[in-house]
Amino acid sequence: MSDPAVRTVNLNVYYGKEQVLFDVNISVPRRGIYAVMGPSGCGKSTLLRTINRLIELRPEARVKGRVEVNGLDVYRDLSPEQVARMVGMVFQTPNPLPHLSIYDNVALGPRLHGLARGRQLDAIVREALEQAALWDEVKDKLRKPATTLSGGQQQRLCIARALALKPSVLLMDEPTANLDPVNAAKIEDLVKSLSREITVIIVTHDPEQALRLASRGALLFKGRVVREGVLSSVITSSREYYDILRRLAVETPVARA
Ligand SMILES: Nc1ncnc2c1ncn2[C@@H]1O[C@H](COP(=O)(O)OP(=O)(O)OP(=O)(O)O)[C@@H](O)[C@H]1O
Repeated sequence: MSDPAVRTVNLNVYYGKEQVLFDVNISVPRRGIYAVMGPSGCGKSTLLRTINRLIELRPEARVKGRVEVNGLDVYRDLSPEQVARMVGMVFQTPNPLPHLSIYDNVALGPRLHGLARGRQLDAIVREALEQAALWDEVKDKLRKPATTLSGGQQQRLCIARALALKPSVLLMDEPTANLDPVNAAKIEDLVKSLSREITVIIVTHDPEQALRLASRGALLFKGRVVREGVLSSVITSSREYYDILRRLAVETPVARA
């Protein structure tokens, strides 16, 4: 693939002596939604955290191989701050900073990076909340604590917080796992509309969600990519997904470093 948004080359990740990713090679095109699938513990979150260097917060973690974002090696060509600006992240559990207001949660990134103040910052906050489909619900209570929002609204606030830095890539680690179906559907619609402008990599346990959203993806099993590429070459139905996992569970011995 020419000019991917994200590419990993022979990526190996270890926690202490335990290897959890083995020669992972994925290519994620610009814009669109890329699904990272696989059973619990196969390394999906580790892969996301390796892309944005969050893995470095774990002193026992070691990364070998290459991760590129927009053609730049994130470990050699970029500082952690530059990576944080280019690659946003949203987690499974909505995690707004509870002591900060709705406004201050979204303004946090631009302030930390010294990007804007005053009216300029107001405009960035508004745009991010609009992009996250939350502006109309919060415009009259921007100074209220983020914790006054519902779970679904808090997750959209976290998306707005990530968008405020205008990332070109958004990593989403099971962003709907803790939401009811109505709020989950809102997040899915939002992800679809965001993916017209930015690249979204979404980790999901749910093959139906991958089939609804993604055009490409990877299936991981015990730290290895077993299928990768256009979604129809990875899975075509949830039944096929579970069949593949069942077969792999029988065939694959426990991977050892
Ligand atoms: N800090 C750590 N130290 C040692 N092992 C770890 C650490 N964090 C994760 N692991 C192990 O690494 C493997 C991959 O974990 P990871 O969280 O990336 O998987 P996952 O596919 O995202 O799982 P889930 O779907 O349950 O969130 C698992 O075996 C996990 O137990």
